[in-house]
Amino acid sequence: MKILVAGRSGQVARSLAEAAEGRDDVKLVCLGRPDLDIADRASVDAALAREKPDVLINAAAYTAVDQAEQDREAAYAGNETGPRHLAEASAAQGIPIIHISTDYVFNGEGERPYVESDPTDPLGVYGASKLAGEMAVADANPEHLILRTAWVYGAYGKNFLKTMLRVADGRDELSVVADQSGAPTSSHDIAEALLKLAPKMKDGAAFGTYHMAASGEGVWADFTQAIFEASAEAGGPTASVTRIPSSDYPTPAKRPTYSVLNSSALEEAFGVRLPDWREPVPGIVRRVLQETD
Ligand SMILES: NC(=O)C1=CN([C@@H]2O[C@H](COP(=O)(O)OP(=O)(O)OC[C@H]3O[C@@H](n4cnc5c(N)ncnc54)[C@H](OP(=O)(O)O)[C@@H]3O)[C@@H](O)[C@H]2O)C=CC1
Ligand SMILES: Cc1cn([C@H]2C[C@H](O)[C@@H](COP(=O)(O)OP(=O)(O)O[C@H]3O[C@@H](C)C(=O)[C@@H](O)[C@H]3O)O2)c(=O)[nH]c1=O
Repeated sequence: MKILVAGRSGQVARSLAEAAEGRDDVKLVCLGRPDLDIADRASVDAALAREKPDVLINAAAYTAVDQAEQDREAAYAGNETGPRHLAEASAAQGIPIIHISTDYVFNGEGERPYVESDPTDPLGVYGASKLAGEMAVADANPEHLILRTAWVYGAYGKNFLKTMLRVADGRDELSVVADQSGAPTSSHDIAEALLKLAPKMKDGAAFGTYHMAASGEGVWADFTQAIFEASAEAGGPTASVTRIPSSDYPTPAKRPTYSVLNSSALEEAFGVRLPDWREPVPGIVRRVLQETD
């Protein structure tokens, strides 16, 4: 089957390209700017007409959470207008769409893992623009999967794991928030899951919105400690982690205190489940230490 991926240089897009490499059952084409600008409808129409995929995956987004607070227009262009264009254009050509969204659509006041039917209430512009994108996709193309994931990191692009390894190089101590809970999710596990889901996007599929994050939960400080344990084992940089409240790490955008996602509906509908968040950490740390991106 042929899959068109909107986005080329991001974490998930590059992980998808890697996961599809050498597979003869999947032809995957990743298009990013300037060849495909999802905020430009004509560019989207042209890419779909040219590529004629069986499934469209949207891995493009505006992901700068703090910058979004002052860059509202760009955030909505990437996260609402772009997804709407993709969904309208794919619907017009009878192509199902898989769109990726975020745990930041919730306000974080929950006390048990969020299910899909829980009310959304984003705290910042990034989350609000992603929620607007979810609505646009659901309205425009009935054959959609909207997958909310969380705390994405991997070997490619910019992410928290890479930041921690970089900052630890030359520092003995790092202060990291210990009162925001979630599940760090590997972009490589997301890519493998997307390749399992894409062939299931057929007539009668259980289209809709699902959570798709790693199992288990932790706080950013736990994630940092897991990164440094793995790094120490691999001979990489490490630092001691001071656990701090969010109030000691002020940021322009407020993050949800609790954004753990219950991903069991996806498993029930499609048989896809991501591993515990701790599992992929050592392998990705080793890759990052070995590779220059
Ligand atoms: N990162 C995370 O922690 C999380 C991400 N998500 C969601 O997962 C998805 C993938 O995220 P991730 O891979 O981390 O994102 P990245 O920030 O790594 O990559 C996003 C990509 O989108 C591209 N892009 C932005 N605007 C456009 C546009 N108008 N046209 C074409 N391409 C565009 C960027 O291109 P360029 O390089 O040109 O700027 C970039 O390559 C997104 O929907 C995101 O919201 C969900 C939860 C957590
Ligand atoms: C770098 C750093 C961050 N932090 C805190 C800030 C913040 O509260 C938390 C997370 O840091 P970041 O700002 O890197 O992560 P953030 O950009 O909030 O990550 C989010 O990105 C978007 C795209 C999503 O969709 C979310 O699921 C989530 O992954 O860690 C520290 O406590 N110490 C540090 O040294």
